[in-house]
Parts: sequence; C-alpha cells; structure tokens
Amino acid sequence: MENTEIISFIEQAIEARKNAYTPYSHFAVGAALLGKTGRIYTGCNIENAAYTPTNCAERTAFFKAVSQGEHEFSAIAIVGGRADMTCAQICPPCGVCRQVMREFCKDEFLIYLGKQTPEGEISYRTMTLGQLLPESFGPDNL
Ligand SMILES: O=c1ccn([C@H]2C[C@H](O)[C@@H](CO)O2)c(=O)[nH]1
Ligand SMILES: [Zn+2]
Repeated sequence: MENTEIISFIEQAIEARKNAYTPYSHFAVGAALLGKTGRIYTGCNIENAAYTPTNCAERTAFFKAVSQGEHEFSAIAIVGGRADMTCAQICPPCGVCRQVMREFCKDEFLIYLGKQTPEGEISYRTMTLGQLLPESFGPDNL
C-alpha cells in the first residue's frame, strides 16, 4: 500500500471508532482490516457491564471477516484514545488480539498504528505481527 492508501485505510478505522460502545472505560478504539480479496472489514470495541465479555476493536474486525468467509489478511489499521478526544497517541493491540491475529496471519502481517492530531492530521507507525508477537505459538505448532 502506498502512503495515501494507508491514510485512507486509517480513516476507515477512525470512522469505525465512532461506533465504539465504551460506557465503562470511555476509551474508544477503531480498526480496519484488509483481506487478501481486497475487502475491508471494520471494527470497534464493545464493552459489557460484566467487563470480561468486552471485545476489542481488532477482534471485532477479525470475527466479522471470518464470519463472512475471509481467512487471509494483509494489514490492519488501529486507532484509539479517550472517547471524547481524537486519537492523539498510537494504540497498540492487546495480547489477546495479537494472538487472534496469529491464528490467521503470518509474521509479515502489517499493523498500522495510526494517530490523529486535534487539527485532523493523520500519521502512523508501521509494525509487523512478527515484531509485536515474537516466538509465537500458532496453528503450525500443533
Ligand atoms: O488495542 C486495544 C486496546 C484496548 N481496546 C479496548 C478494550 C476496552 O474496551 C478499552 C480499554 O482497554 O479499549 C481495544 O479495543 N483495542
Ligand atoms: Zn485486544
């Protein structure tokens, strides 16, 4: 993906973040997941009064995609921050989401950690799954 494509990919994560359901943490996260078919699946975090059933934005995107028959992915964009603010700082995926990524993606899977200034300027850091989850346990280990 070239830079302008990555920016519009991150914009889709920013748009998905608007649907985050976060009455407990007030921390809203959005994700956009690019399947190898070219389709994009978005997700937001969805919290729960019992707390532990909470689903992260990244897993929402993965589970939507898999439930629609897509199993191979190239990249994910993630943005997050206080619900009443723009995502001014990057939001790395939690360990559970990294492991869910590992189920469907190899070390080369691209993770764009986006952020946006209150003025609207978007920037990002590019990481791979191999960097965020080294020496991982995956389907090949069984
Ligand atoms: O990468 C992350 C980190 C946190 N969260 C959610 C879980 C919870 O709803 C809130 C605070 O942890 O943010 C995500 O969706 N993705
Ligand atoms: Zn997570």
